[in-house]
Amino acid sequence: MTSPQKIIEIAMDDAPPAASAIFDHVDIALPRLSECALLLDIDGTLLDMAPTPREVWVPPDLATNMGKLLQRTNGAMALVSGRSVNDIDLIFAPMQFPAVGGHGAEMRLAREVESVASGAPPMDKQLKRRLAAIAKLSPGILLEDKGYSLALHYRLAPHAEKAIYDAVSAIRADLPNAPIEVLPGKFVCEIKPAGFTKATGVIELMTHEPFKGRRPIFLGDDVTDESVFAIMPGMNGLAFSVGRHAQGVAGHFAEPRDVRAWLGRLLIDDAKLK
Ligand SMILES: O=P(O)(O)OC[C@H]1O[C@H](O[C@H]2O[C@H](CO)[C@@H](O)[C@H](O)[C@H]2O)[C@H](O)[C@@H](O)[C@@H]1O
Repeated sequence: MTSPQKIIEIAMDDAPPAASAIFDHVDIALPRLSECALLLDIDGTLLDMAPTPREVWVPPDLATNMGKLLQRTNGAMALVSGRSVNDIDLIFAPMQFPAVGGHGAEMRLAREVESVASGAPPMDKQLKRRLAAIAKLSPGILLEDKGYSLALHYRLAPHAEKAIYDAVSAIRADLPNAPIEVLPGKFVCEIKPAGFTKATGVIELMTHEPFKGRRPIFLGDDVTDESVFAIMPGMNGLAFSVGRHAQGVAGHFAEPRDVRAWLGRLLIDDAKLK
């Protein structure tokens, strides 16, 4: 029988170098899938980055494996994303998964059930209009309205980064008491209500069945994932970063395709443990 410890070693040994997951601690014991809660960030972790949010592509193998992982964890696999749950559903359609969406603003415990909001009110409409006007600074700045928050994407207009942040700062200076915060991401500046993060979402998720009592394993890539990296040790969890070695993680993957290969190996290796 393969030991849990072997799971990572096998994933490393068998994968071709270009697709290998790079871990700096190879002796990490992963629990059986039936004992862990798999928590997966989307953009830059499961999926390759795309020029615009709508252009991401879900490889069919990944969708199939995610369906299997959901089964093998008995429902304890969730997407933890800055995207809204509605957006997540559109990307993975026709599949649905449990999810923490909108950086913790929303949560859905199981597929085909309604999502529950964190209690944060939708962003003030007038404020949203002021922020939206920042997109006029340059062609290529894309607005993403998530209801609770507004994201200004500048991947297609990288020269506009400073101007965007300056404009956001000016609006915030005008509204010093507005309970909002600025969340920088990958070529995106997001303005959201304060008071919830991916970490608060994960903490809440882990109090509910089937997640409760399991060992969380979180994979993420971005600044916005650092709040979850930070809480994993206190939850007896493991965190892995993608594309860089983030502080406090147990190991890291080079690219999303390595994460996808690793998830496939997890299924194979866990089946061998039966
Ligand atoms: O928390 P995540 O699931 O990683 O989502 C983070 C943000 O992802 C999306 O934006 C990013 O990905 C786009 C597609 O690759 C890319 O074009 C953009 O530049 C990135 O910032 C999504 O649109 C955001 O809502 C998420 O917060």
